[in-house]
Amino acid sequence: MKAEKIVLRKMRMTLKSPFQTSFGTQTVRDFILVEVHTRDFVGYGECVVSGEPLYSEETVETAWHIMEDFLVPMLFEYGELAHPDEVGRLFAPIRRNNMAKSALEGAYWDLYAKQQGIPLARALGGTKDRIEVGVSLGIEADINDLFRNVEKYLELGYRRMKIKIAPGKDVEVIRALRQRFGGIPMMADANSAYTLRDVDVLKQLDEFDLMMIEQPLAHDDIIDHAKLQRELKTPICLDESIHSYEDARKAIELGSTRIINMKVGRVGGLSEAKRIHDLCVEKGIPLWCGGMLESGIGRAHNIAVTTLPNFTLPGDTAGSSRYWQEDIIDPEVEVAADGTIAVPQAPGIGFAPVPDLLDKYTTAVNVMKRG
Ligand SMILES: O=C(O)CCC(=O)C1=CC=C[C@@H](O)[C@@H]1C(=O)O
Ligand SMILES: [Mg+2]
Repeated sequence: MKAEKIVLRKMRMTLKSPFQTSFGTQTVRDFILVEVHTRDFVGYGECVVSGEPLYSEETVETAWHIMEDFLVPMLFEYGELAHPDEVGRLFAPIRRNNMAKSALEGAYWDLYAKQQGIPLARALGGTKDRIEVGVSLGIEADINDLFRNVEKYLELGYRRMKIKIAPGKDVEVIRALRQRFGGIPMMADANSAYTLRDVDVLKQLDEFDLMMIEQPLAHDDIIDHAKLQRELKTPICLDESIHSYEDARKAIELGSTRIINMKVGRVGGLSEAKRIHDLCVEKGIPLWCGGMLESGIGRAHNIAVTTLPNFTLPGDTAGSSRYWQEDIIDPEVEVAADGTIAVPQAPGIGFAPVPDLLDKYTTAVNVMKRG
Protein backbone atom coordinates (compact mmCIF):
# COMPACT_ATOMS: atom_id res chain seq x y z
CA MET A 1 0.00 0.00 0.00
CA LYS A 2 1.58 3.27 -1.17
CA ALA A 3 -0.37 6.47 -0.54
CA GLU A 4 -0.44 8.75 -3.56
CA LYS A 5 -2.85 11.25 -1.91
CA ILE A 6 -4.15 11.75 1.61
CA VAL A 7 -7.23 13.93 2.16
CA LEU A 8 -7.98 15.45 5.56
CA ARG A 9 -11.52 16.78 6.14
CA LYS A 10 -12.73 18.79 9.12
CA MET A 11 -16.32 17.72 9.67
CA ARG A 12 -19.20 19.31 11.60
CA MET A 13 -22.42 17.38 12.14
CA THR A 14 -25.28 18.47 14.39
CA LEU A 15 -26.60 15.92 16.87
CA LYS A 16 -30.33 15.14 16.75
CA SER A 17 -30.46 15.97 20.47
CA PRO A 18 -27.95 17.23 23.05
CA PHE A 19 -25.76 14.58 24.68
CA GLN A 20 -24.92 15.42 28.30
CA THR A 21 -22.23 13.71 30.36
CA SER A 22 -20.55 14.61 33.64
CA PHE A 23 -18.05 16.76 31.80
CA GLY A 24 -20.28 18.70 29.42
CA THR A 25 -23.02 18.72 26.81
CA GLN A 26 -22.45 18.13 23.09
CA THR A 27 -24.83 19.48 20.46
CA VAL A 28 -22.50 19.25 17.46
CA ARG A 29 -19.72 16.85 16.60
CA ASP A 30 -16.53 18.41 15.23
CA PHE A 31 -14.20 15.66 14.03
CA ILE A 32 -11.87 14.74 11.16
CA LEU A 33 -12.22 12.21 8.36
CA VAL A 34 -9.18 10.92 6.50
CA GLU A 35 -8.98 9.32 3.05
CA VAL A 36 -5.83 7.48 1.99
CA HIS A 37 -5.71 7.05 -1.79
CA THR A 38 -3.45 4.46 -3.39
CA ARG A 39 -3.41 3.73 -7.13
CA ASP A 40 -6.21 1.15 -6.78
CA PHE A 41 -8.19 1.83 -3.58
CA VAL A 42 -9.33 4.48 -1.08
CA GLY A 43 -9.18 3.77 2.64
CA TYR A 44 -11.26 5.71 5.19
CA GLY A 45 -10.64 6.52 8.84
CA GLU A 46 -12.28 8.74 11.46
CA CYS A 47 -10.42 10.87 13.99
CA VAL A 48 -12.72 10.81 17.04
CA VAL A 49 -11.56 14.10 18.56
CA SER A 50 -13.91 16.86 19.63
CA GLY A 51 -13.79 20.62 19.37
CA GLU A 52 -12.76 20.86 23.05
CA PRO A 53 -10.21 18.87 25.10
CA LEU A 54 -12.76 17.58 27.61
CA TYR A 55 -12.58 13.82 27.06
CA SER A 56 -8.83 13.77 26.32
CA GLU A 57 -6.12 16.29 25.48
CA GLU A 58 -6.74 16.00 21.74
CA THR A 59 -8.93 18.35 19.71
CA VAL A 60 -9.71 18.86 16.02
CA GLU A 61 -6.94 21.48 15.88
CA THR A 62 -4.27 19.37 17.63
CA ALA A 63 -5.03 16.32 15.49
CA TRP A 64 -5.12 18.37 12.27
CA HIS A 65 -1.70 19.80 13.09
CA ILE A 66 -0.15 16.43 14.07
CA MET A 67 -1.49 14.72 10.93
CA GLU A 68 -0.67 17.59 8.56
CA ASP A 69 2.80 18.40 9.91
CA PHE A 70 4.05 15.02 11.11
CA LEU A 71 2.07 11.84 10.43
CA VAL A 72 1.15 12.36 6.76
CA PRO A 73 4.69 13.45 5.76
CA MET A 74 6.03 10.37 7.60
CA LEU A 75 3.69 8.14 5.57
CA PHE A 76 4.69 9.72 2.26
CA GLU A 77 8.37 9.42 3.13
CA TYR A 78 8.01 5.78 4.27
CA GLY A 79 6.39 4.78 0.99
CA GLU A 80 5.18 1.20 0.50
CA LEU A 81 3.55 -0.50 3.52
CA ALA A 82 2.93 -4.26 3.37
CA HIS A 83 0.65 -4.39 6.46
CA PRO A 84 -1.23 -1.84 8.62
CA ASP A 85 0.71 -2.99 11.71
CA GLU A 86 3.62 -1.02 10.24
CA VAL A 87 1.74 2.27 10.70
CA GLY A 88 1.84 2.14 14.51
CA ARG A 89 5.52 1.29 14.45
CA LEU A 90 6.20 4.17 12.06
CA PHE A 91 4.29 6.60 14.32
CA ALA A 92 5.92 5.33 17.55
CA PRO A 93 8.42 8.24 17.90
CA ILE A 94 5.47 10.67 18.04
CA ARG A 95 4.26 10.90 21.66
CA ARG A 96 0.57 10.22 22.38
CA ASN A 97 -1.80 11.96 19.90
CA ASN A 98 -3.50 8.57 19.66
CA MET A 99 -6.70 9.75 17.96
CA ALA A 100 -4.71 11.39 15.17
CA LYS A 101 -2.62 8.22 14.73
CA SER A 102 -5.67 5.97 14.87
CA ALA A 103 -7.52 7.79 12.08
CA LEU A 104 -4.70 7.29 9.57
CA GLU A 105 -3.94 3.74 10.73
CA GLY A 106 -7.62 2.87 10.40
CA ALA A 107 -7.61 4.05 6.80
CA TYR A 108 -4.68 1.73 6.09
CA TRP A 109 -6.56 -1.19 7.66
CA ASP A 110 -9.49 -0.38 5.33
CA LEU A 111 -7.08 -0.24 2.36
CA TYR A 112 -5.45 -3.52 3.37
CA ALA A 113 -8.78 -5.35 3.63
CA LYS A 114 -9.89 -3.93 0.26
CA GLN A 115 -6.58 -5.03 -1.27
CA GLN A 116 -7.10 -8.55 0.15
CA GLY A 117 -10.73 -8.51 -1.04
CA ILE A 118 -12.02 -9.33 2.46
CA PRO A 119 -14.16 -7.54 5.09
CA LEU A 120 -12.16 -5.52 7.65
CA ALA A 121 -13.65 -7.79 10.35
CA ARG A 122 -11.93 -10.80 8.76
CA ALA A 123 -8.70 -8.92 8.20
CA LEU A 124 -8.63 -8.23 11.96
CA GLY A 125 -9.28 -11.88 12.80
CA GLY A 126 -12.94 -11.36 13.66
CA THR A 127 -15.15 -14.41 14.12
CA LYS A 128 -18.70 -13.06 14.21
CA ASP A 129 -21.21 -12.24 11.49
CA ARG A 130 -23.44 -10.22 13.86
CA ILE A 131 -22.55 -8.09 16.88
CA GLU A 132 -24.69 -7.32 19.94
CA VAL A 133 -25.07 -3.64 20.78
CA GLY A 134 -26.30 -1.41 23.57
CA VAL A 135 -26.86 2.30 23.77
CA SER A 136 -25.36 5.14 25.81
CA LEU A 137 -27.92 7.56 27.23
CA GLY A 138 -26.95 11.04 28.37
CA ILE A 139 -27.91 12.81 31.58
CA GLU A 140 -31.43 14.28 31.43
CA ALA A 141 -32.75 17.19 33.53
CA ASP A 142 -36.14 15.47 33.71
CA ILE A 143 -35.97 11.77 34.62
CA ASN A 144 -39.11 11.18 32.57
CA ASP A 145 -37.06 11.99 29.47
CA LEU A 146 -34.56 9.34 30.55
CA PHE A 147 -37.42 6.88 31.11
CA ARG A 148 -38.67 7.63 27.58
CA ASN A 149 -35.20 7.07 26.14
CA VAL A 150 -34.79 3.74 27.93
CA GLU A 151 -38.24 2.63 26.78
CA LYS A 152 -37.44 3.63 23.20
CA TYR A 153 -34.20 1.67 23.00
CA LEU A 154 -35.58 -1.36 24.84
CA GLU A 155 -38.36 -1.49 22.24
CA LEU A 156 -35.72 -1.19 19.49
CA GLY A 157 -34.03 -4.30 20.93
CA TYR A 158 -30.83 -2.75 22.28
CA ARG A 159 -29.08 -5.27 24.53
CA ARG A 160 -28.00 -3.00 27.42
CA MET A 161 -28.54 0.54 28.70
CA LYS A 162 -25.53 2.71 29.62
CA ILE A 163 -26.62 5.47 31.96
CA LYS A 164 -24.48 8.57 32.46
CA ILE A 165 -24.17 9.52 36.12
CA ALA A 166 -22.64 12.42 38.07
CA PRO A 167 -22.69 13.53 41.74
CA GLY A 168 -26.32 14.23 42.63
CA LYS A 169 -27.55 12.31 39.57
CA ASP A 170 -26.54 8.79 40.50
CA VAL A 171 -28.09 6.57 43.20
CA GLU A 172 -31.64 7.93 42.95
CA VAL A 173 -31.56 7.85 39.13
CA ILE A 174 -30.41 4.23 39.08
CA ARG A 175 -32.92 3.31 41.80
CA ALA A 176 -35.77 4.88 39.80
CA LEU A 177 -34.67 3.03 36.65
CA ARG A 178 -34.57 -0.28 38.52
CA GLN A 179 -38.02 0.38 39.99
CA ARG A 180 -39.43 1.14 36.54
CA PHE A 181 -37.59 -1.35 34.33
CA GLY A 182 -36.68 -4.18 36.69
CA GLY A 183 -33.56 -6.22 36.05
CA ILE A 184 -32.68 -5.01 32.53
CA PRO A 185 -28.96 -5.17 31.60
CA MET A 186 -27.73 -1.78 32.79
CA MET A 187 -24.42 -0.04 33.55
CA ALA A 188 -23.34 3.41 34.70
CA ASP A 189 -20.67 5.71 33.22
CA ALA A 190 -19.31 8.40 35.53
CA ASN A 191 -16.67 9.92 33.23
CA SER A 192 -14.30 10.55 36.15
CA ALA A 193 -16.81 12.62 38.16
CA TYR A 194 -15.94 11.04 41.55
CA THR A 195 -13.01 10.64 43.95
CA LEU A 196 -12.23 8.14 46.70
CA ARG A 197 -14.05 10.51 49.07
CA ASP A 198 -17.25 9.43 47.28
CA VAL A 199 -16.75 5.74 48.05
CA ASP A 200 -19.91 5.59 50.21
CA VAL A 201 -22.05 6.92 47.36
CA LEU A 202 -20.48 4.52 44.88
CA LYS A 203 -20.99 1.60 47.31
CA GLN A 204 -24.73 2.40 47.33
CA LEU A 205 -24.75 1.55 43.62
CA ASP A 206 -23.79 -2.00 44.56
CA GLU A 207 -27.40 -2.74 45.51
CA PHE A 208 -28.63 -2.30 41.92
CA ASP A 209 -26.82 -5.20 40.25
CA LEU A 210 -25.22 -3.01 37.58
CA MET A 211 -23.09 -4.77 34.96
CA MET A 212 -20.28 -2.31 35.73
CA ILE A 213 -19.42 1.22 36.75
CA GLU A 214 -17.37 2.90 34.01
CA GLN A 215 -14.47 5.24 34.88
CA PRO A 216 -15.69 6.50 38.27
CA LEU A 217 -12.39 8.19 39.19
CA ALA A 218 -9.77 10.42 37.53
CA HIS A 219 -9.18 10.03 33.79
CA ASP A 220 -5.46 9.30 34.33
CA ASP A 221 -5.70 7.03 37.38
CA ILE A 222 -5.26 3.31 37.97
CA ILE A 223 -4.08 3.32 41.60
CA ASP A 224 -7.24 4.72 43.23
CA HIS A 225 -9.43 2.59 40.95
CA ALA A 226 -7.68 -0.48 42.40
CA LYS A 227 -8.45 0.75 45.94
CA LEU A 228 -12.06 1.49 44.98
CA GLN A 229 -12.53 -1.90 43.30
CA ARG A 230 -11.61 -3.58 46.61
CA GLU A 231 -14.55 -1.70 48.20
CA LEU A 232 -17.12 -2.42 45.50
CA LYS A 233 -19.02 -5.55 44.45
CA THR A 234 -19.82 -4.02 41.06
CA PRO A 235 -17.02 -4.42 38.46
CA ILE A 236 -15.14 -1.27 37.48
CA CYS A 237 -14.70 -0.74 33.74
CA LEU A 238 -11.94 1.64 32.64
CA ASP A 239 -12.27 3.89 29.61
CA GLU A 240 -10.26 7.14 29.77
CA SER A 241 -7.42 5.55 31.82
CA ILE A 242 -6.45 3.03 29.15
CA HIS A 243 -4.40 4.51 26.29
CA SER A 244 -2.21 1.53 25.39
CA TYR A 245 -1.39 -2.14 25.86
CA GLU A 246 0.92 -1.15 28.71
CA ASP A 247 -1.82 0.83 30.50
CA ALA A 248 -4.12 -2.20 30.20
CA ARG A 249 -1.42 -4.59 31.46
CA LYS A 250 -0.71 -2.42 34.54
CA ALA A 251 -4.40 -1.76 35.33
CA ILE A 252 -5.23 -5.47 35.13
CA GLU A 253 -2.18 -6.39 37.24
CA LEU A 254 -3.18 -3.85 39.93
CA GLY A 255 -6.82 -5.00 39.95
CA SER A 256 -8.01 -1.55 38.82
CA THR A 257 -10.37 -2.89 36.18
CA ARG A 258 -12.40 -6.07 35.60
CA ILE A 259 -13.80 -4.94 32.23
CA ILE A 260 -12.32 -2.63 29.57
CA ASN A 261 -14.19 -0.22 27.30
CA MET A 262 -12.18 -0.43 24.09
CA LYS A 263 -12.07 2.76 22.02
CA VAL A 264 -9.87 2.33 18.96
CA GLY A 265 -9.10 6.07 18.77
CA ARG A 266 -8.13 6.30 22.44
CA VAL A 267 -5.56 3.48 22.15
CA GLY A 268 -4.01 4.68 18.89
CA GLY A 269 -5.51 2.29 16.39
CA LEU A 270 -6.74 -1.17 15.47
CA SER A 271 -3.34 -2.88 15.77
CA GLU A 272 -2.99 -1.75 19.41
CA ALA A 273 -6.64 -2.65 20.01
CA LYS A 274 -5.89 -6.20 18.79
CA ARG A 275 -2.89 -6.42 21.17
CA ILE A 276 -5.06 -5.29 24.10
CA HIS A 277 -7.76 -7.75 23.03
CA ASP A 278 -5.27 -10.63 23.11
CA LEU A 279 -3.96 -9.53 26.54
CA CYS A 280 -7.54 -9.49 27.85
CA VAL A 281 -8.13 -13.01 26.49
CA GLU A 282 -5.06 -14.16 28.43
CA LYS A 283 -6.16 -12.35 31.63
CA GLY A 284 -9.87 -13.17 31.44
CA ILE A 285 -10.95 -9.53 31.13
CA PRO A 286 -14.06 -9.06 28.94
CA LEU A 287 -14.17 -6.21 26.44
CA TRP A 288 -16.84 -4.14 24.77
CA CYS A 289 -16.50 -1.43 22.14
CA GLY A 290 -17.09 2.12 23.32
CA GLY A 291 -18.14 5.00 21.12
CA MET A 292 -17.23 8.62 20.52
CA LEU A 293 -20.47 9.66 18.79
CA GLU A 294 -18.90 8.63 15.52
CA SER A 295 -20.17 9.13 12.02
CA GLY A 296 -20.76 6.00 9.98
CA ILE A 297 -17.06 5.73 9.08
CA GLY A 298 -15.96 5.40 12.71
CA ARG A 299 -19.00 3.21 13.42
CA ALA A 300 -17.88 0.86 10.64
CA HIS A 301 -14.45 0.42 12.22
CA ASN A 302 -16.09 -0.21 15.62
CA ILE A 303 -18.35 -2.92 14.14
CA ALA A 304 -15.30 -4.66 12.68
CA VAL A 305 -13.24 -4.63 15.88
CA THR A 306 -16.25 -5.89 17.88
CA THR A 307 -16.16 -9.14 15.86
CA LEU A 308 -13.01 -10.19 17.77
CA PRO A 309 -13.96 -13.07 20.10
CA ASN A 310 -13.30 -11.40 23.48
CA PHE A 311 -15.73 -8.57 22.81
CA THR A 312 -18.31 -10.47 24.84
CA LEU A 313 -20.40 -7.57 26.17
CA PRO A 314 -22.75 -5.31 24.19
CA GLY A 315 -21.00 -2.04 23.27
CA ASP A 316 -22.01 1.53 22.42
CA THR A 317 -22.14 1.05 18.63
CA ALA A 318 -25.72 2.19 18.16
CA GLY A 319 -27.33 2.69 14.75
CA SER A 320 -26.65 5.80 12.68
CA SER A 321 -30.04 7.20 13.72
CA ARG A 322 -29.00 7.33 17.41
CA TYR A 323 -27.24 10.67 16.75
CA TRP A 324 -27.77 11.64 13.09
CA GLN A 325 -30.70 12.90 11.03
CA GLU A 326 -28.63 11.63 8.11
CA ASP A 327 -25.34 9.75 8.32
CA ILE A 328 -22.61 10.28 5.72
CA ILE A 329 -22.47 6.63 4.66
CA ASP A 330 -24.57 4.38 2.46
CA PRO A 331 -26.07 2.16 3.73
CA GLU A 332 -26.50 3.64 7.20
CA VAL A 333 -25.73 1.46 10.24
CA GLU A 334 -28.94 -0.31 11.25
CA VAL A 335 -29.65 -2.24 14.45
CA ALA A 336 -31.99 -5.21 13.97
CA ALA A 337 -34.98 -5.83 16.28
CA ASP A 338 -32.86 -8.33 18.24
CA GLY A 339 -30.28 -5.67 19.11
CA THR A 340 -27.64 -6.86 16.68
CA ILE A 341 -25.84 -5.37 13.67
CA ALA A 342 -24.96 -7.50 10.65
CA VAL A 343 -21.23 -7.42 9.95
CA PRO A 344 -20.68 -6.17 6.37
CA GLN A 345 -19.31 -8.82 3.99
CA ALA A 346 -17.99 -6.36 1.40
CA PRO A 347 -14.21 -5.78 1.25
CA GLY A 348 -12.92 -3.20 3.70
CA ILE A 349 -15.13 -1.32 6.17
CA GLY A 350 -18.20 -2.30 4.16
CA PHE A 351 -19.77 1.14 4.07
CA ALA A 352 -19.16 3.83 1.46
CA PRO A 353 -19.25 7.55 2.22
CA VAL A 354 -21.82 9.51 0.18
CA PRO A 355 -19.79 12.19 -1.67
CA ASP A 356 -22.49 14.88 -1.55
CA LEU A 357 -23.00 14.37 2.19
CA LEU A 358 -19.25 14.35 2.83
CA ASP A 359 -19.07 17.74 1.13
CA LYS A 360 -22.20 18.99 2.92
CA TYR A 361 -20.67 18.49 6.36
CA THR A 362 -17.06 19.35 5.47
CA THR A 363 -15.83 22.66 6.89
CA ALA A 364 -12.22 22.44 5.67
CA VAL A 365 -10.19 20.14 3.39
CA ASN A 366 -6.49 19.58 2.89
CA VAL A 367 -5.53 17.42 -0.09
CA MET A 368 -1.93 16.29 0.47
CA LYS A 369 -0.06 14.60 -2.39
CA ARG A 370 3.11 12.55 -2.42
CA GLY A 371 6.12 14.20 -3.93
O1 LIG B 1 -22.78 6.42 21.71
C1 LIG B 1 -21.57 6.59 21.78
O2 LIG B 1 -20.83 6.85 20.81
C2 LIG B 1 -20.93 6.58 23.15
C3 LIG B 1 -21.13 7.92 23.76
C4 LIG B 1 -20.48 7.95 25.10
O3 LIG B 1 -20.97 7.35 26.02
C5 LIG B 1 -19.27 8.70 25.27
C6 LIG B 1 -18.70 9.33 24.23
C7 LIG B 1 -17.54 10.15 24.42
C8 LIG B 1 -17.09 10.39 25.66
C9 LIG B 1 -17.98 10.11 26.75
O4 LIG B 1 -18.92 11.12 26.84
C10 LIG B 1 -18.75 8.82 26.63
C11 LIG B 1 -17.91 7.66 27.12
O5 LIG B 1 -17.17 7.88 28.08
O6 LIG B 1 -18.00 6.54 26.63
MG1 LIG C 1 -16.86 6.21 29.08
